[in-house]
Amino acid sequence: MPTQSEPQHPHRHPSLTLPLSLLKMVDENYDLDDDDLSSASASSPLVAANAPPTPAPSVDDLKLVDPWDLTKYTCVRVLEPERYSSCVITFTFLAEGAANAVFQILPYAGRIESSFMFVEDGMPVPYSLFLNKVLRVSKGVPKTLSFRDVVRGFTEDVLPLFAPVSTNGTEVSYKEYLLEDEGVSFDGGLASHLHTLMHGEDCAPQDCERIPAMEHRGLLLPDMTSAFGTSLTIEIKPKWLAQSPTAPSKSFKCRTCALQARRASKGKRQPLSYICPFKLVTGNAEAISDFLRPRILAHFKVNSANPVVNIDVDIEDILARATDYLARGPGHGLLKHMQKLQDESDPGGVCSVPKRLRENSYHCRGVRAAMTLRDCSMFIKVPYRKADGCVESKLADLDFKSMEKVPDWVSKEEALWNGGWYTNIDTQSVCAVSELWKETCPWWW
Ligand SMILES: O=P(O)(O)O[C@@H]1[C@@H](OP(=O)(O)O)[C@H](OP(=O)(O)O)[C@H](O)[C@H](OP(=O)(O)O)[C@H]1OP(=O)(O)O
Ligand SMILES: Nc1ncnc2c1ncn2[C@@H]1O[C@H](COP(=O)(O)OP(=O)(O)OP(=O)(O)O)[C@@H](O)[C@H]1O
Repeated sequence: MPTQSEPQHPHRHPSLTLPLSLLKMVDENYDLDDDDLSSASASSPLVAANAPPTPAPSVDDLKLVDPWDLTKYTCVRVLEPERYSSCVITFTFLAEGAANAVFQILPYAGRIESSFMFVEDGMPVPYSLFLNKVLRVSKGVPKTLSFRDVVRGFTEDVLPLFAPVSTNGTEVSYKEYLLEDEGVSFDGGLASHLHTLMHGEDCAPQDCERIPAMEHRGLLLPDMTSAFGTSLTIEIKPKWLAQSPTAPSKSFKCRTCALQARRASKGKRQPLSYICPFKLVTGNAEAISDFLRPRILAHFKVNSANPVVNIDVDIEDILARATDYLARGPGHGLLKHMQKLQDESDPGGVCSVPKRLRENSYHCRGVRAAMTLRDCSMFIKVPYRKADGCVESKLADLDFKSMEKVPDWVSKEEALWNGGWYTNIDTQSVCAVSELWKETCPWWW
């Protein structure tokens, strides 16, 4: 068990701290290796009944276990799927980001080589518990966070930001907007299976060798994808909800719009539709609706060949409910909270961290927290029909930004300054800051 001074995992099982030396033979139906064994307990039915008694773990044994590497489940290959028919699952590749790959979990589909199951304390777990979840695994790309760093950063640095706060005697909590996660460990067999699902069977060996191996741990997260016929999910990145503290005082653009303008000038791909983050956080319903509309139409594949009249749901009603959620409803409250957190965590801005302190993780914690919140995603789930429930949202990709990113952030800010991206007059700008200037000093434009 973790000692009092060790970090606590509310969702990680204490029995997982048992050292490997306690674990014995396992049922021959499971392809378990040392990694898998790390989450089977001595009382498990996977352990042979006639196994010799094992000594209790010593304090030294327990110290060897890194508590941040512990997982609730192990995922193992199943060689006799029919024997565990209520537990067997299979994976399918869903999406990837720069650092992680995401897989959906489906019931077993009849291919032995892709049949797996989750085991907790040595007991197979029914697949019904996992069908609405995804597995997110680090792709092992250099300079990205490992499983343990993600878990540690989330628990120590991100969770406290969403702890209940008391405002005028009322306690408000934003924890409900976070995705609950559970750790899973697995062996190289599943890691390479996931690799193949992502890159395809035909990945040429020399190319495959260049692609780093997936980590042997991952996080189970609620599946936020659209449920066709019932609800749609819109994924957005709220970005910088307050001005960069080191932006020039006479800026005509917010940080996100300044960076977008710089990117556009280099011919980089522009998003499907764009909203200035300040319009998002101030609840500008017209701008929010314009931003959401193409995303909702894309979900229903509305285009000239498939006009809205052919769709059996009220798209305008969906749009109105999603807009209201973000402009005035609970989504607006969440965005305001994130704006406050960004402001409070990083009052001086990335360039204000003296060079000699940039190596010191303690000094950079606030900036890193703010940068994490400035780059997270928000999943907004909108039921097709109002009667089917309320609009809900969750924040995702709250991986605590690493120290190594500090120099990148400084050089991005310097490039915006030096290139005049904050201060150039841009008559086409849709940034809320530019629009305010146009309104108050029209003669400048
Ligand atoms: O530079 P920004 O503000 O555009 O944010 C980067 C993101 O760009 P985008 O959200 O598309 O505008 C960028 O997203 P994409 O890879 O472009 O989807 C990354 O999230 C990047 O973070 P990291 O370097 O992977 O840790 C993000 O970089 P940092 O948050 O580390 O600065
Ligand atoms: N819980 C989830 N449910 C459904 N889809 C998800 C979930 N988590 C992530 N995804 C999808 O997978 C994509 C990549 O995931 P994620 O953002 O976690 O990867 P990343 O490598 O951390 O991203 P980045 O490039 O920002 O670093 C997301 O953009 C999203 O479309």
